[in-house]
Amino acid sequence: MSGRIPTEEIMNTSFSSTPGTGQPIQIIDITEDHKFKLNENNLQQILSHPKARLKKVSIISVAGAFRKGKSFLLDFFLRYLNRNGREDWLGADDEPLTGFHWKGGSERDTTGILMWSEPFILRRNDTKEEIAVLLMDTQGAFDSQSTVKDCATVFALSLMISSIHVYNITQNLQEDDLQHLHLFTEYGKIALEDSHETPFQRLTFLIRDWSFPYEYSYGYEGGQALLDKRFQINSKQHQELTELRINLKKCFNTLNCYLMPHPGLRVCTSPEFDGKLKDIELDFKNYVKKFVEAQFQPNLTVKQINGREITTLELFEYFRAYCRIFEADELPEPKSMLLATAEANNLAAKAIAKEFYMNAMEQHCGGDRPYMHPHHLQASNVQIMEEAIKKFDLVPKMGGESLSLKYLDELKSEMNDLYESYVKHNDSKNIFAFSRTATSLIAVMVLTYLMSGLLEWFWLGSFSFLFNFVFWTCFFLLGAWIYVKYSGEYKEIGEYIDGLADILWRRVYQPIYEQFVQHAIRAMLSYAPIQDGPSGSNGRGDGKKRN
Ligand SMILES: Nc1nc2c(ncn2[C@@H]2O[C@H](COP(=O)(O)OP(=O)(O)OP(=O)(O)O)[C@@H](O)[C@H]2O)c(=O)[nH]1
Ligand SMILES: [Mg+2]
Repeated sequence: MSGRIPTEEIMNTSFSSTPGTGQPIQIIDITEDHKFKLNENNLQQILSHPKARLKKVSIISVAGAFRKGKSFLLDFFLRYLNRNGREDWLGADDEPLTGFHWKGGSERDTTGILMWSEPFILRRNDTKEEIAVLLMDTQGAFDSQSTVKDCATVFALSLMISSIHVYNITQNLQEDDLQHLHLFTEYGKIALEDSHETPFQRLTFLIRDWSFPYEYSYGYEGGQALLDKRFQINSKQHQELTELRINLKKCFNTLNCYLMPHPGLRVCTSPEFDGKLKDIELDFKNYVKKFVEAQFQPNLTVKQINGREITTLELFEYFRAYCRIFEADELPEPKSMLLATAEANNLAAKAIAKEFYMNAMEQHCGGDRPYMHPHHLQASNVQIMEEAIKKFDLVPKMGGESLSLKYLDELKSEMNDLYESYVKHNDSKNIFAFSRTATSLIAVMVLTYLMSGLLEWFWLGSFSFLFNFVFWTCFFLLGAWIYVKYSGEYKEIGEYIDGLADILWRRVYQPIYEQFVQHAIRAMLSYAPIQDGPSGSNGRGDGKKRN
């Protein structure tokens, strides 16, 4: 079921992050031979950031043709997030715009896909839940060095991964802009059949340098009117175009359009322009402010897959799965995109269950926990494993039961492997238990030896036979135990002797020891001398003898 939050319940988004210093980090490289390489370490570093670990995510990406101000726009998002969305977040007039690298000129700048190193933590007002917001910059399409497949892949990856996809376009919304979305509508169609959940969240056509405000006004209102016009269906239209429009609407929770004014000539023609607000037209500043704010108000758009809001942990699996299928020489078929999503869906469920298992086991028998009796450890393992499997089952999964069974088996076998290492770790903590067998047996030997000597002394030698028998039994048991530990053979005999010593320890020595210590403490408390400190206190509060 969808964990979507009803919009009417959501008030304003509130911030809990402190402005920090991040940097753009390359997460996908495109090699010279046009291969896509996911930089897992960099991605992991961002997603496992202590602030964002296991939090749900909202990912904003900007994609479109090259040299159209995508990185420039993302730097306004950064300003907003770094300044906690306060009223004057746009900044001073003479402040250069920094963050994701942007530049003027005609040659492409951004390559591959980059993400801001620091996730921003924003809080939803209704549930008070903290959400990790991530910003993603992409390589521009249609530059002279990229193949058609490179461009389509960058666009596809950013759309599949993000919860808010800003499709950066200049001047007008044309038919070819819609055609680029054909692959996703095809994917969306089969994903919808499989899961009945809307596959994508928000797609915003951002039209830069809009020059016809007298026809359609700037901002969302004019944008919506333009979008309605472009999405009109009529009988003369080719069926393909009609289907594209119908399917596009079905595939996104929100499909909207924003018309942005021109930023002024200094912005696009001056080589000295460094992003200072004073060089930007007032209209652009006002509308960029409204646009950025609108992405976080009135609610955050959390990334959903298969109707479920996903966490940073799950996002990693989706990233990996999508990169794997887009690595091939051809663009993947919508069907294999769905299979990749279903596999990542199962992998994410497995990751959630495994994370739960490891956390729970750490709490029971982790590094800072004392030694646990093997029976107790096994019982805890069975219970925690059952709960982990329930967690796996609870995640709605695509791809049917047979696919999910495969991942469930993998989960079980990985948990079993982990359990073995927990057992070993637990055993290694048991130095005391290791020496306990020897201590217990030697103590019995000393005791029986003394007793038999004492009986001889009192002319009761015939009874000393009994103690001699126990003495020699313990002697042989100790010998056998040392042999087993030294040689590693006959482990069962060793375990049997350990078990006997354990019973002896718990039933005889431990109670005696505890009694003795308790008596000793009580005796010390009763007879401790009263100290006359400066305040007359003996450190026990009343300075009197305790009963
Ligand atoms: N005309 C126009 N230019 C803009 C706008 N926003 C930014 N620019 C300018 O566009 C140029 C390119 O900006 P970038 O942000 O580097 O563009 P990009 O789309 O990231 O370019 P690539 O990384 O090469 O794909 C800069 O000189 C900006 O000043 C806009 O809305 N309209
Ligand atoms: Mg760029």
